[in-house]
Amino acid sequence: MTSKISTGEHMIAARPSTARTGPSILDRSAKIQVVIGIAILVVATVVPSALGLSYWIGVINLATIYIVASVFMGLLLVDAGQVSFGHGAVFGAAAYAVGVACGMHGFSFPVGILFGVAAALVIGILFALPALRVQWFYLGFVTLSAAMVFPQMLFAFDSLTNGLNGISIPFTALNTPTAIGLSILSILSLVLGSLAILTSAIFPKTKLGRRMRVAAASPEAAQSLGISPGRMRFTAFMIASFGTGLAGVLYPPTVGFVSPNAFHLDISILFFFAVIVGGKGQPLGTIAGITLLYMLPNVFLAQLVEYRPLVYGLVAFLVMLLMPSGIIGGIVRWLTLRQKPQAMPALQFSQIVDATQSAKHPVGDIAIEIEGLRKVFGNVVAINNVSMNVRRGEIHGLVGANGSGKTSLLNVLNGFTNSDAGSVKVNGKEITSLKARDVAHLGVGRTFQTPRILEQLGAWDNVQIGLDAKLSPNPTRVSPAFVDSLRDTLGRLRTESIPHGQRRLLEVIRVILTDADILLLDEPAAGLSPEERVAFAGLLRDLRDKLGLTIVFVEHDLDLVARVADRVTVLESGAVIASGDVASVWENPRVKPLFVTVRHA
Ligand SMILES: Nc1ncnc2c1ncn2[C@@H]1O[C@H](COP(=O)(O)OP(=O)(O)OP(=O)(O)O)[C@@H](O)[C@H]1O
Repeated sequence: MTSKISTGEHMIAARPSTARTGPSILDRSAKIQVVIGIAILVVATVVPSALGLSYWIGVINLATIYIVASVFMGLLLVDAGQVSFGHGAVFGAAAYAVGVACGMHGFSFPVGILFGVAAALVIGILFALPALRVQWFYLGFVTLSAAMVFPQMLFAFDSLTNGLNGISIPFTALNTPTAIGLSILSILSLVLGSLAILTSAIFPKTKLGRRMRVAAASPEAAQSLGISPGRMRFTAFMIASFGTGLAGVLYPPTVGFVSPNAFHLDISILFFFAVIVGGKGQPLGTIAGITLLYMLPNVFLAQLVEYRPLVYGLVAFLVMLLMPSGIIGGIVRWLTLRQKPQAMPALQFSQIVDATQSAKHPVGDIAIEIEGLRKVFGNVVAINNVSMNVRRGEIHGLVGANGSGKTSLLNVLNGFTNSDAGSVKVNGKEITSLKARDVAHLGVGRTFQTPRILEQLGAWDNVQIGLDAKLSPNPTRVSPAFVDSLRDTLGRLRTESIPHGQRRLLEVIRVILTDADILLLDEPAAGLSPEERVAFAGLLRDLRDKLGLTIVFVEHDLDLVARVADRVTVLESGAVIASGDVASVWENPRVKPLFVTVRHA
């Protein structure tokens, strides 16, 4: 059944609304993986306990807590984009804190848990601080050093840690079999493992998870949505350390002993490669990774003790060679590619703006006031003493030949670039010293020359991050029916399959959803067909007339500019050579020759 929506100008057919139910938080693949993953953990825990196989009970408990640590390693690596080779130190710190508290000072296990998690968080903070400054392999090296130093520290502080002798703690009560042979420890490991698998599936679908992925994939896009990438990284380290700490505190009761040798670099490498080999971002990935990298060499091939590192390396090498997206990632990819790809239907521009909305702002105020702005890159003067203003509720075209400074100007307007001189006021507030995310909070939205539709997020998530960044609790200004229809359509699409032109439009829709009053659009119509351009001009007019938005748009298509702009500013070599209503600027003799160049740019 389809419904008719009146947009004022058109009657268009919309898909049936999914507003009441909405799409499920997990996609089908994630749901299946969670069910299989938890079922594997339950069977692997219950069967050895029921049969009284004490060796296997210990092996499974240990593998389960390694899975938990790897899940949180995955959160750090996949959701937050942080390369940490020191995750074993976080795990070890939690384990050792329990060992010292319970084994040397006689505290109860619940108190030991508190010490363990606190120790993990302290190491997490130590990792998070460099992560605020350095990224990727630089951060990898910092955390790698921490992982190498950690066992040395345990030796160095032997009066506190018992040094080489380690700490023996039997934790008999926790290991005593109860119903169907399950010990409290096995139940704790199983519950923690199941929660970790569930977390790995749900976290990317939460608002925090989406914001973390945006910050990791495109710090500029994140800042333009008011997100602080540094804060996201810090939060990721804290969450990962908390989860890993919970896994680490179960290590001493599982093994009955802690010693520095248990927390060498290889445990960090195990957690890292378990994520890569199993499949980044796949809920079942860490189970597959730990099975291949821990269970196979250490348990199934235990007799070939001297060949274990070789098996370890060989498995990792072969999986990476044959399945670059990891075992589970490879299987999911293979199954997805077998399905018929869904094409993205054309977006109906006339549907986007809620027809019931009316302009909120008086036209005529100044929204953006620029005075004597200058920006220099080395020898290049990108912005040369620019003074101009943008009235509230107007569509302002910014044109000029390639390299004339249009994008540089937008970058200063939304806080990406600090100017060298001059002032910019947005709604009367000086913004030249503000960060991009603070400018975003003032209601300035931004799209990019290369649209930031991120493959790290699902197709719908790429739009939803606009709703996440909403500045006010008011209902969205985009037609709810359109949002529902878009969610329905994008929910079934892979992000890679969205065509280039539609990506730009999705980015525009995303920024409208943030409630921004001022939109800075960088070549939003590039790649659109002539018909789409006409419709897009209608959308810009709707945004102005029905929502009262102020729009500054950079555009090479001068026909589009003429069709839609109230006023236009022309830049040449960073300087304003004409500004005013379209007709007068078009007739300006300094501008006319430039337009021939721009038309052919
Ligand atoms: N980060 C940077 N470092 C060095 N030079 C830069 C930087 N950003 C811009 N420039 C230079 O500043 C000048 C203006 O560039 P800008 O991208 O603002 O021009 P534009 O009008 O947006 O061009 P186009 O239409 O091709 O996008 C160019 O000479 C460019 O090379």
